[in-house]
Amino acid sequence: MLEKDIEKSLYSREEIAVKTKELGQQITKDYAGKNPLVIGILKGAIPFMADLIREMDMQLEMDFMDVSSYGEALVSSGEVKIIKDLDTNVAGRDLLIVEDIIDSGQTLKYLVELFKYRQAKSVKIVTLLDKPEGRVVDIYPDYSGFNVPNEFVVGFGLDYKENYRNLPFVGVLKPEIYETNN
Ligand SMILES: O=P(O)(O)OC[C@H]1O[C@H](OP(=O)(O)OP(=O)(O)O)[C@H](O)[C@@H]1O
Ligand SMILES: Nc1nc2[nH]cnc2c(=O)[nH]1
Repeated sequence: MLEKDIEKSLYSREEIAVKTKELGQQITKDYAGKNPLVIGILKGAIPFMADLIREMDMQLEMDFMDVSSYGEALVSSGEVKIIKDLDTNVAGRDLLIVEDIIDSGQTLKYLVELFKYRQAKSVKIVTLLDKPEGRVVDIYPDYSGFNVPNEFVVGFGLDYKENYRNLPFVGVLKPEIYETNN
């Protein structure tokens, strides 16, 4: 039903699962002996984070933050707003921020600076997707699944007007979906 709106699939459910396992294994090695606070950035990170933490064989804690700079738009407003803050004090903690996508980089730049200001011991980023051509600020993920082309993608957590987050793969919508919605 959702698939009929998709022009092309970029990364299949199977490819995402293989990549997530690899990322989890690497993170498990890198965080040996640590007890990281894994921070999911709502809402897009949820499907990826749910899979990733089950590939991380270690003690860890989870928390969530909701920030927004897109609203219903296809491009970032550049202004990052905190909708829901963390419940956890990050001072002295090793943080691993989980994202579905880094595009302009403004969301993560803001969060990394905020967590450093709050005296986190270390701050690393894992993202399912990286869109390097979208970047307007200097920020790089420590762990990344796939480099996406400079197109608006949906699925596996990523939405268009809050829909398509539950699509089990990442793809590009048919142009008429935007045309009929704008
Ligand atoms: O690198 P940037 O240009 O800042 O874009 C990346 C951010 O945009 C999306 O979130 P959005 O604000 O759309 O919220 P959502 O996760 O609830 O969809 C995505 O989940 C990232 O958090
Ligand atoms: N759904 C979606 N959200 C984004 N936020 C930043 N880039 C994107 C994108 O390509 N798709």
